[in-house]
Amino acid sequence: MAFLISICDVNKMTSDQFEWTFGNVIELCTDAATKVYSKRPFASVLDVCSAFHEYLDSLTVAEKLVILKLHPDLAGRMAIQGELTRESAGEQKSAGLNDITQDQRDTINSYNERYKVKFGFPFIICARENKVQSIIEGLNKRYNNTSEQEIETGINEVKKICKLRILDIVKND
Ligand SMILES: NC(=O)N[C@H]1NC(=O)NC1=O
Repeated sequence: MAFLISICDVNKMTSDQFEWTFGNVIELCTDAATKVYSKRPFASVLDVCSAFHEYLDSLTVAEKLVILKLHPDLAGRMAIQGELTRESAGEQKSAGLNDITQDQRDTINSYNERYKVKFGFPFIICARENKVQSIIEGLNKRYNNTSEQEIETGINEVKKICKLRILDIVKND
């Protein structure tokens, strides 16, 4: 995003403006923005990030599973059909997932399926902090974890994605 807003502007927003602006910093989870709005005023952009992270930490395991399931697969059907959110599309592109070989796509898709069969939610990784190879390695390695470990790791990745999305909206000064 070219134009970043100031923390003062954030603190002056109505709840509708806040939900519209921050409604997808956690993928498809406007409830987060609704809850975080009540934490105003924020001292800085990092304070906004902390409020969203605290929202995630406050959730029950069942609620965390709902959040994880709202995420699209990396390099999956939705990506091919152009059905991703603007944010997710940009992140997948930045990891190089728009420019993979058919072999790489087949590998990612089969690892994604295997992961979903084991855990019941999609494999989540902060695409902007990774490239195709590290995503494939992560898919392979994290498959061996327990469900508890993967719920925690998945939510930690959602926190990284969330922070980068907020930094695309609010000036860091
Ligand atoms: N599955 C998955 O990790 N999806 C997410 N990762 C990311 O950086 N953006 C997403 O939508």
